[in-house]
Amino acid sequence: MKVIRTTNHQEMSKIAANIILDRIKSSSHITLGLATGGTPIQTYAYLAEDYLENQTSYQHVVTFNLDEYIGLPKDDPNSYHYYMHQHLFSKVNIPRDQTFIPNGLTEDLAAECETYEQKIQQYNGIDLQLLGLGKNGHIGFNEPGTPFDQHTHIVSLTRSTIQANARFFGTVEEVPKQAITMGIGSIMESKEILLLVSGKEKNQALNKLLHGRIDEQFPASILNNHENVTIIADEDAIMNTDI
Ligand SMILES: O=P(O)(O)OC[C@H]1O[C@](O)(CO)[C@@H](O)[C@@H]1O
Repeated sequence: MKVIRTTNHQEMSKIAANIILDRIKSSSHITLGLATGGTPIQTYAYLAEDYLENQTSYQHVVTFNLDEYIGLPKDDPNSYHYYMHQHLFSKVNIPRDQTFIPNGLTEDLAAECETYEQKIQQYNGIDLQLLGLGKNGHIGFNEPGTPFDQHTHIVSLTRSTIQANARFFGTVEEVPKQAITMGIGSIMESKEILLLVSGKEKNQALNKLLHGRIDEQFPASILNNHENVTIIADEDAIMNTDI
């Protein structure tokens, strides 16, 4: 894995945005895998800024989001549908029918998982997958213990993830307990992966990713087996790691 060390969150986000823009501009058709959470917000802001300044076109871009909570309506401010609209889709010229996010409100969740995975295949897989890193090593919503070969599936969120994400909700009780997520198998099939890691609270997780063993109890560890991963990490996240 290649590691790009940055001085702060802004620089990490700028470099990530520039890599995404480079891939968008250098292809006639591209499928992006997108992440949510706090980490990529500034990256999306830079993409929006670039669109205002340079009108980089997203007409040829297709996106698949990693995950969505089960039970939140699309217009709930904490849903990832809302998040993506707010931070990116409403800011660039991407055709809305080229943006895919799991539907966490459907009655047949198992069918939704299967269809989502098939749709990714129809677009020949993900060209560039953006990822954040959970404190417990989760990627997407793949919690510790998730089999490495699993594709899109339903997960029960761990206490640690619910607590970490409670900052976006009013109370811990309001955080949904389940989600649909692309699996680690789906993520590993991406042609290129960009992992963003920012802040002191990710320090231990980054250390474990870089120096620990590959273990289903630490989902991100599998990225060591992917041949095209770039980690962009800021100083706080890198502190005390042996890079
Ligand atoms: O960027 P954050 O908010 O620290 O979250 C890290 C990861 O956790 C998730 O928010 C899921 O809990 C992912 O979407 C994200 O990549």
